[in-house]
Amino acid sequence: MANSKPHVILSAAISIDGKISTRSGDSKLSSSEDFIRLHKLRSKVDGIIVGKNTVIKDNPLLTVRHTKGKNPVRIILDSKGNISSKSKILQTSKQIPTIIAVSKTISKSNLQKLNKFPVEVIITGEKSVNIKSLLKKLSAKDMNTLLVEGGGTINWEFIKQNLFDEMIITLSPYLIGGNNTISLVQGIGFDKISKSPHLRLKSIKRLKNHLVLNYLKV
Ligand SMILES: NC(=O)C1=CN([C@@H]2O[C@H](COP(=O)(O)OP(=O)(O)OC[C@H]3O[C@@H](n4cnc5c(N)ncnc54)[C@H](O)[C@@H]3O)[C@@H](O)[C@H]2O)C=CC1
Ligand SMILES: Nc1nc(O)c(N)c(N[C@@H]2O[C@H](COP(=O)(O)O)[C@@H](O)[C@H]2O)n1
Repeated sequence: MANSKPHVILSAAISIDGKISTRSGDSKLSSSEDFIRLHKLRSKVDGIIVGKNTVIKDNPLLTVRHTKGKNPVRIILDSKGNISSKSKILQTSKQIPTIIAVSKTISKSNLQKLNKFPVEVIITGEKSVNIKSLLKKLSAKDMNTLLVEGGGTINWEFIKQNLFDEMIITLSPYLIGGNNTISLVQGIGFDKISKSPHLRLKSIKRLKNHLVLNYLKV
């Protein structure tokens, strides 16, 4: 029988000051060795989740390319179904299984746009995608391990709702700065440290000047 909630790993590369992108949208913080590590991890999970802004800013493929292995299912959280028909995600949906999770706020025209592609559209949630219910639906499809690859707003939602189990963060040797640049965790944030999830450091791996930190939620 499928678990009611998949094992959820939050994954990102951050600068020393905790940013995941520069003000112009440059987010390539990992080294070539770290991208190989990331792609090995991708090949072992059932699905990769990202938020709409990450698709708009990065135009990612979310595939396994730097190692051999199977592509996980790509799951995009896009409440209003706004991602572009020209995005690599939709353009490659014939070859790579793709789920677009939307909420009831999606317009007819955006639903029609998505339905022109061979993607599965999951409608859940009133305003935003209901992540908890989505995870249950993914679990029912036998998707037991999910990698959340950002961005900061989606990371906050998983943390706030206590829906993650593990974090794998690459600390990259850069300083980005900026009052308005995107951090690993966006949203309103916790008002007290006591409200933060408690994490146990499971391992540290050094890849030259990059450190890969693996935390488990206590
Ligand atoms: N360095 C790294 O490892 C990574 C960097 N990034 C960077 O992060 C940036 C994007 O991050 P953000 O702007 O924070 O956006 P995001 O990628 O977290 O997407 C947020 C959007 O998701 C949609 N959404 C759907 N359901 C939602 C829900 N239940 N709750 C909240 N939002 C929901 C909303 O439209 C919301 O605006 C990009 O610049 C990207 O390059 C993203 C991933 C990894
Ligand atoms: N772990 C990690 N390190 C970085 O340096 C990154 N920029 C990201 N970004 C995530 O990977 C997506 C890009 O994937 P593709 O190379 O297009 O397959 C990007 O959209 C982020 O989710 N992650």
